[in-house]
Amino acid sequence: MILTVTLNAALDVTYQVPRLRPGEVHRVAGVHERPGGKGVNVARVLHGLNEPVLATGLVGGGTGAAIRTLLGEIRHSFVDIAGISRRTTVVVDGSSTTGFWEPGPEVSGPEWESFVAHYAALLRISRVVVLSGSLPPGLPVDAYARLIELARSVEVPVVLDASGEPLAAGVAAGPDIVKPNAHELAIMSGMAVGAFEAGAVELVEAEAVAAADAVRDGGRTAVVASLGPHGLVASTGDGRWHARPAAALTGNPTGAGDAAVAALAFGLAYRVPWPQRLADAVGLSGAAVLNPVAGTISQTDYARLRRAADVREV
Ligand SMILES: O=P(O)(O)OC[C@@]1(O)O[C@H](CO)[C@@H](O)[C@@H]1O
Repeated sequence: MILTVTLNAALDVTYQVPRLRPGEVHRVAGVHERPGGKGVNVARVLHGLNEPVLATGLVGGGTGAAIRTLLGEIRHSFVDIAGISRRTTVVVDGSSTTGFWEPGPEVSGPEWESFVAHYAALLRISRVVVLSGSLPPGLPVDAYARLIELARSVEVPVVLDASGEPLAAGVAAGPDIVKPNAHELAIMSGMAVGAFEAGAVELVEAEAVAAADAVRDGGRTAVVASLGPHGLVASTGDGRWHARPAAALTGNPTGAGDAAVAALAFGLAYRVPWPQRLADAVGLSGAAVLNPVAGTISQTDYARLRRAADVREV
């Protein structure tokens, strides 16, 4: 099975309002609650594809209990902490998506050690591990690096999707795939933030591929960067690709990166060739954008967008 790790699990709340106006009172037209945090979203997408998956991480308090309950049929095995799991709130108004991310609960040293022991046991029954999302307060910056080293010591391949210092420390530990977004790719490669977000597609592609190459630096870690409407660029030991959706999509992009990570983890587990793996990622992330609730996809949208994806070796 594929193991997903969410150290800062969240209760994701999506508010739908006709129009978001800062400074005004809003009557909320619709409220959706889902268990979230990036790894949980990855688990939900894989479960929807009938892929055996187990979600683990840290949860606590009433929100932690709600996360467990709302996971429903998705297999999970979280470690309890004394702190209260966070909520993230997304306000969707038809033309924009605005997010409010709580920092998450403080995690103590003994709680972290008990998670590491739990994770080491779960690795024995995992074929791939996905490490995703922010670290809650109290965890060391090298938390992902330690989990990657443990996975590598028992030859379980790793996909890492994080940001900031935990990402940099994690990449140094040599995961099999890292999935930065455009912002993180710019920071890691030393390029200007925003470099891959506007301009002619050829220019975006050339700069993003150069940045992904710089992050890979000839090493073992394949770099697959998500560039929003420009799709994904991949720099791998087997070649480089740019995978794009056939047309720009509008909707809720929250969770689209997680859907792409689900495709990358699946591809790693079954050694799916890169062009097919990237077409899967474009299809799943596009399907996530089209769904108003973060981390949920329609199989019909996925199949259609996957077929239409444009994957080119560069
Ligand atoms: O704070 P993080 O862990 O980086 O991001 C958390 C989060 O906003 O990302 C997901 C969408 O990708 C949401 O389900 C989730 O709550």
